Amino acid sequence: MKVTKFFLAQEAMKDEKASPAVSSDILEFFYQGVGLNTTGSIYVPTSGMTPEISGSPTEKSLLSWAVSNLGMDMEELKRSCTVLHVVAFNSEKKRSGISLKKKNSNAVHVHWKGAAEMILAMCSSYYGSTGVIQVMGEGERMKLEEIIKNMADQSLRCIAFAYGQFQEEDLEKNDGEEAGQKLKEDGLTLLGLVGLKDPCRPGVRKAVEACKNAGVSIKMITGDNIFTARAIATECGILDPSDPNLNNGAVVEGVEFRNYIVEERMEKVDRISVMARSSPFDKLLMVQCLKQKGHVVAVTGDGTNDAPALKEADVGLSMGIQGTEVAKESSDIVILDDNFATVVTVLRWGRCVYTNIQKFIQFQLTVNIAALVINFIAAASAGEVPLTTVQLLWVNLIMDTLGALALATDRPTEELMKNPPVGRNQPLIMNAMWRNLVAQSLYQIFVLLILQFKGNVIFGVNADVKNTLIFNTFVLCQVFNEFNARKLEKKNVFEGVLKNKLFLGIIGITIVLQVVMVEFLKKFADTERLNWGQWGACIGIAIISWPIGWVVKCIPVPEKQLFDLLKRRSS
Ligand SMILES: Nc1ncnc2c1ncn2[C@@H]1O[C@H](COP(=O)(O)OP(=O)(O)OP(=O)(O)O)[C@@H](O)[C@H]1O
Ligand SMILES: [Ca+2]
Repeated sequence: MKVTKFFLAQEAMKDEKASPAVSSDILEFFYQGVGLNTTGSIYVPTSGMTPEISGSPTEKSLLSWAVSNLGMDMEELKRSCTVLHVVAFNSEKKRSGISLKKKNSNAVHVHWKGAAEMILAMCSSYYGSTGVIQVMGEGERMKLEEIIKNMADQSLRCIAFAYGQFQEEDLEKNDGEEAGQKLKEDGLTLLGLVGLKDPCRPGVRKAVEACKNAGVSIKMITGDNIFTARAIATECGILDPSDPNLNNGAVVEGVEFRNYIVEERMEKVDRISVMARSSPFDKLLMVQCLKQKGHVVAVTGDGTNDAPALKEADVGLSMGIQGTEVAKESSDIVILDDNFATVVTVLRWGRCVYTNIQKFIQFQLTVNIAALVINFIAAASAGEVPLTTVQLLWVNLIMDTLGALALATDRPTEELMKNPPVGRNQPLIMNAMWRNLVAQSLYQIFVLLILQFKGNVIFGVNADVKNTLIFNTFVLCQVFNEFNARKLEKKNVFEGVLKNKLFLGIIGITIVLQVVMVEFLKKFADTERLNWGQWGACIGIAIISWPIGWVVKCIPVPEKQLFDLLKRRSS
């Protein structure tokens, strides 16, 4: 953030410096108003070196402007004044104030600085550059408001300084309170205005667009005034100037939003893209309202005033460098590099993990349904099961451990960022997954039951070899189906498979172990050796799960959830 505009009354100062005509009194008031009414600090390591300035971005930029453009000497200033009372900046009022006394003088100086239109409302006069106080008539006030609006339209944050000088006795008389306990809030004199530029950081525009493409709607909630907010939102792509909705509730002020009746707020909240001049409560209210409507809400923030909203949101993301401790404590994720673009990374990986879990579940259910049905039918009809305990344990081992590893290591794809987000009430197992897994299980059950009952005849082998054929076919079906599980909806299941070395490795290991089980572990696994022809048959049967997977994905599934449809029908 940087000061890029400086106005003394209605007069723009060149290069944000006070012109030589400006009286030294006014300059001194500025020193006090910037240098003492602040939460930032200046540290000069040794005289002559560039000072180190710390504080919030706004404070930092104001202090460095006062030092470099107005020639403020912080040491000197602190020596000459005693601060009596401080009103800290808060997000509700958007201003901070102090009262101070100069050494050897009884006059109490009151300084306010804050959001320009709010400070302007406290003033009834203004300083001309020569140091003469002039009354602020309606005309002057309107001109000043115009200046503020112009700055805001250029996406500048506008801060005003107000000043008042009182005698200690006056203050006591007027307010009945001790001088300095309460700062005068009206009848002040406007010192000047500055405009601070906080340029849209590189990458933000792209990140906003990526979020929008991913079906995430972005809302900007800021303490800035409505014109600044609108200009910044347009700059970073949150508002689209060609959008016909732009003047139809896309931009609101915090007070307006706060004062809607509940139904009105619920109805309008979706259309809002920018909320300006918002208080911490407005931010919270927005999150609550969106959650009530069933949206999943993520909030990013850095300040203490964002903490309630960060806490309330489903996902709170705070900034690691600029963020306050309170914000970080209230959030779920801390973005270490303070970069909004990281939100897109979070989104992409979140979606990747979610789909990987879905893939694994679909794969697991297929294995389990098939094994269960075959063993049950065989046991019920013939009194013995084709898959022995050791074999089932082996299946579990390769399918749970290795299968999970293979499917969970798929990296995020671009596709993920083109789909709409998963809703709060959407079930983990989508209709498409049911379709895939039912088709695959049915196929496996079908061929394995044929092998169970007709295997001896077809292959001309004894019962032991037949059981090994069933076991081998079953495992190979899972191996091939693991490829199918890589994509839930896309037909090309091999896309990017060569890049996922771990997946290929696991498939390789599974196949090697299976060969060992069948060919060499007769005692342990109750298997019989198979000849080339029988291996070919097993592979041939198993590989059919690929075309089946492809064909099944051509069948459209209803958008509505299966269980909703069933419920509706039965009621
Ligand atoms: N240190 C400050 N002193 C005086 N006024 C300030 C200061 N910081 C901000 N303001 C005023 O308050 C407004 C911002 O208020 P607030 O901090 O509640 O909003 P915010 O959205 O959290 O802003 P930020 O962009 O700083 O995070 C600014 O537009 C500015 O006018
Ligand atoms: Ca903030």
